Amino acid sequence: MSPARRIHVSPGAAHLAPEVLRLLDRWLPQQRWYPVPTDGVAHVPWLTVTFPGVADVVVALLRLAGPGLAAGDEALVIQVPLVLTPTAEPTADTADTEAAGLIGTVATASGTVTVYDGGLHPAAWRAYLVTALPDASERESWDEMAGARRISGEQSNTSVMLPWLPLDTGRGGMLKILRTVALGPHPDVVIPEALTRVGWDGVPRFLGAVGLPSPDDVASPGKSGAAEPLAHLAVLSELVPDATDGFELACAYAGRNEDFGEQAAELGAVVAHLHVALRQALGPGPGLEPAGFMGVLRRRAAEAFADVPALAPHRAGVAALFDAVSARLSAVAERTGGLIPLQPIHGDLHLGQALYSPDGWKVLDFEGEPQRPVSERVAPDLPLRDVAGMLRSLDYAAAVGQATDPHWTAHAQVSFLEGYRQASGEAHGGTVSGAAPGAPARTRSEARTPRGVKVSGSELDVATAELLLRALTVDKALYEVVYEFRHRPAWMHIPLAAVERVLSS
Ligand SMILES: Nc1ncnc2c1ncn2[C@@H]1O[C@H](COP(=O)(O)OP(=O)(O)O)[C@@H](O)[C@H]1O
Ligand SMILES: O=P(O)(O)O[C@H]1O[C@H](CO)[C@@H](O[C@H]2O[C@H](CO)[C@@H](O)[C@H](O)[C@H]2O)[C@H](O)[C@H]1O
Repeated sequence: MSPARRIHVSPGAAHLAPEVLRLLDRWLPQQRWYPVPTDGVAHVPWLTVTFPGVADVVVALLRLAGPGLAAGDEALVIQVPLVLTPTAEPTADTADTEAAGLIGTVATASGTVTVYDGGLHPAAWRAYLVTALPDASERESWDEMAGARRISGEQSNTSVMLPWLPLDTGRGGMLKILRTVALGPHPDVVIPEALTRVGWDGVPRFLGAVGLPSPDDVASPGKSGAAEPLAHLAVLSELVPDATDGFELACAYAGRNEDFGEQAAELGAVVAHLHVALRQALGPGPGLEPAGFMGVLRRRAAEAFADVPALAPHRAGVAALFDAVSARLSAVAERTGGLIPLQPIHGDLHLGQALYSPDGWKVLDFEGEPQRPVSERVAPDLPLRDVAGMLRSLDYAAAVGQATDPHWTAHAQVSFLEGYRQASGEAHGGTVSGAAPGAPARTRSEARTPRGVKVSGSELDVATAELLLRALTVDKALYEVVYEFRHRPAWMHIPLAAVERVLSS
């Protein structure tokens, strides 16, 4: 594969007039992907990116500064691609100015500038594309973006569907512009690239990425490129044709009280294969160290309790559950003398990260839980965390889809677990069995099997695996309560009820 094309990086606000920055100060906090509450946040220009031969596209990388936000290298950085034109006259690309993301028109020292959101603008999409695709030079003549459109909805990033992209498979592409830029290689690039390399087809095929050159390259532009980028800005993958969003599909089934068991079992099998492929592609992780593992669980719970007052009644229940897990992990370590192996996992797995297609389920979006620090998101972990994420998501689908059959969720969850268990068994001889935490007793005993349990290669007894799954389900539900509290308060009752259910089961 030939190297991706170079981009130009300048420090600060090069190419951006102060008036443009002031326009952004007003516009940015209104964007869905803006990552922090808005009060008192300043946007400090860090770097500016331009593309060779492309005059009108400028990418501003802005550090967020303000009360409660980290500073310096730790600061949150957002990516704001802009298309700057000297006139408000629509061009062929921008005839529909709303769809093309018009931000505003400002008078600057060098004349009037019309500013568009590059996340919605074909000129910016083209610039990212020719940078990401290794053989882009032959393709520079692409001067139209027929059928290209941004995916709308509750997205943390900006994804653009490119059905016309001329790939060997004839399938088109999906460009994802990462809105929060993290230092270091980005998991949403590294993981799909590694999975594609080992030939796992449960992920949309990785096609290329746009990386920010390393600090050396920034200091001396023109030097040959470093192996690892300072950060990633965008990723290009193959489009999954005729796909349905997994959450929408499950909600529709739930709304009709229709059996989702078959799809859930298939998804369970895909998640088991994902875990095998991740170990193969990226290698196994270290052993679980009980004190460190429990420390992280307890810290996350403490943060959730501090953020959301409605969680207060569950403080003692969560502490008791975590004490039980801690004691069990120490006993397991003592008994077996071995550590439970960790490995790379998805980290934020839910139905909205899975596409149901004629080729089966495809797993997306490997950037981890966006509310967590990157170091935490990329750390090897228990695959059971992904299992817990999907079980929670099936519960969400029942609530949002308004299933009235009281067994809909438990049946889907048990089918998912059974699919996961069977496929893991095929791959490495047995994995988690048992029931979804919080499921009604009848379903729990039906679902439980007497087999030993394997979590990524190490034999665990059923009781330990069930306890870990309960703890990880509570950990996820606490994260969700905070997420809903911040973004969708009307849905906060869904994870809150789950915390209560799992603690009392
Ligand atoms: N390769 C793809 N093929 C088809 N649709 C995709 C593809 N990648 C993403 N999508 C669609 O775009 C949506 C957003 O993608 P995702 O990676 O989850 O972004 P975000 O991090 O912003 O949530 C997905 O829910 C899915 O509907
Ligand atoms: O998809 P993202 O990476 O942006 O993930 C965040 O947003 C998700 C919602 O869009 C959120 O997921 C929660 O709601 C889903 C239903 O909308 C549900 O299926 C998930 O189980 C639930 O966790 C996710 O937690 C958050 O990180």
